[in-house]
Amino acid sequence: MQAIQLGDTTIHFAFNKGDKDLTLVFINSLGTDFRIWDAVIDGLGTEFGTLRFDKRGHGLSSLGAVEKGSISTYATDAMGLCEALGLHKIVLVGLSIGGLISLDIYQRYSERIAGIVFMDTAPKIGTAEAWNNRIQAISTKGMQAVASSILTNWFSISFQEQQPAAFALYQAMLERADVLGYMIACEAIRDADYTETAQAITIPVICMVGEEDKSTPVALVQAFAQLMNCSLISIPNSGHLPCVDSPERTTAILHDFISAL
Ligand SMILES: O=C(O)CC1=CCC(=O)O1
Repeated sequence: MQAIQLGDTTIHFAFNKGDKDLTLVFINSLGTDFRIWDAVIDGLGTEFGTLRFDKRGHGLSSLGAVEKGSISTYATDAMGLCEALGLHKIVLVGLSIGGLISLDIYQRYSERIAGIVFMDTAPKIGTAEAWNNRIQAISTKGMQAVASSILTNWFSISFQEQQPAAFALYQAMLERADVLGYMIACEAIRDADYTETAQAITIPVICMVGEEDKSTPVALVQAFAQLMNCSLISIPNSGHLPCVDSPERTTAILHDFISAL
């Protein structure tokens, strides 16, 4: 188990050094820990380095002293971790809130980033009203009050029908999420709008989205891709987490992208 103290937080991570001097840095979605990338990591092999981590207040990482959610705090943590590991050629893979964090990293550390894979994300996700409603529901009733409806957005119909045991484990992951850590992340998403940053991107990027994603639907991600003038890769039989629903396809897309850099 790998961990590091970064200021006020202890971050749980998994780093595999690659044969080549380029590292994929995976940045998770809301309410998940870095196990969501397991199958993709297995598929990628050892050619490139990989870094996964639990953002603060998620998985085994502590929340630290934050009182208000901010995407920049997560971005600073991610780059602090990269710095501590001596990673200087980085490709970000940002899933959902991970895409917002990637945009914040690009805004402040563009010289360190060789490319970004935006996965089921957008520069602005959801409305303030929806996030406030979710925060309110969780603060009064806990994670179980929201888990079922969120989970059906995370996974394709076929995953839900054909992999009930795996689905149950992801339900446990979400229901056991730290309430405060989760609410702080909801606040951070609510208050984020990186549209201007996205418009100004000049490094290689791709967008991908699960065709059955109901959290950041195809039309939203399509508009994001158009903003950046990049192509959108849509993945059949996949919801909000293509790395879980369709790991082989996700691995192939990542491999093609980084091989061409
Ligand atoms: O869990 C969800 O509702 C989907 C989601 C939105 C932002 C994020 O990171 O996940």
